[in-house]
Amino acid sequence: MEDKLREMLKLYFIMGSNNCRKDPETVLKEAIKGGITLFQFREKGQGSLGGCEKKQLAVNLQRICKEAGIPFIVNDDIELALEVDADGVHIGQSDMSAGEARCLVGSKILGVSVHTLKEAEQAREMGADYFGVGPVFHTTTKEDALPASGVSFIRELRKNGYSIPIVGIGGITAENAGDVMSSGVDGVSVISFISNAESPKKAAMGLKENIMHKQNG
Ligand SMILES: Cc1ncsc1CCOP(=O)(O)O
Ligand SMILES: C=C1C=NC(C(F)(F)F)=NC1=N
Ligand SMILES: [Mg+2]
Repeated sequence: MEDKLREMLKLYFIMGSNNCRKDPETVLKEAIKGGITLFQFREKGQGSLGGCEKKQLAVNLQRICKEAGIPFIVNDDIELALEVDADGVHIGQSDMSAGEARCLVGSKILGVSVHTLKEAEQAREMGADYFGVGPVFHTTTKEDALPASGVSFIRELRKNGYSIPIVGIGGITAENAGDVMSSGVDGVSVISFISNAESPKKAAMGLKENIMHKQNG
């Protein structure tokens, strides 16, 4: 399972309706053609959908992923994830504890955002399947993002013996993705470089090229 997950995390596209120029379905289809390996539905922040509209969009995007054999992850909203039988959830520190999440999602994929060794230890003890670490570079996509820390915390986690799958996130583009991969992550996670692109397909292809021959180890 773990190696399968490492492969999945290579090019991890995250998107919500408010990250897109075109309609989300089209953006996702193009990103899939461009070679993304995992998708996270993150409907959050200014202008994002709620309630029934959010659920309908989740179902639509999940169907597109299913048809392409791409696993579908839901951010924050565990209830929605269970309702649509998603492949997994991603939670941050301000959401519920990883222990509580693991109890609710059972054997589904559980991703946790971690920013300190303490958070990493807690998340690992409670059964996280992968860590999201960032922001690596400056980002304006997440309104309450912490300051960018480069790849230092990624290296620190590996130095402290964390071999768990890790994905870097925050301000990642085709031009800097290779450097992130060399830092010891298993993959990169991207929102705006793909979701805002003129051609999400080309953006994903550009990222894919740079991460495939730059992975560490
Ligand atoms: C969700 C999230 N978590 C840390 S940075 C970030 C936003 C990443 O968006 P982008 O790839 O557009 O910088
Ligand atoms: C805040 C987040 C941090 N990391 C990730 C992921 F890339 F999936 F690990 N997703 C998020 N929503
Ligand atoms: Mg969250």
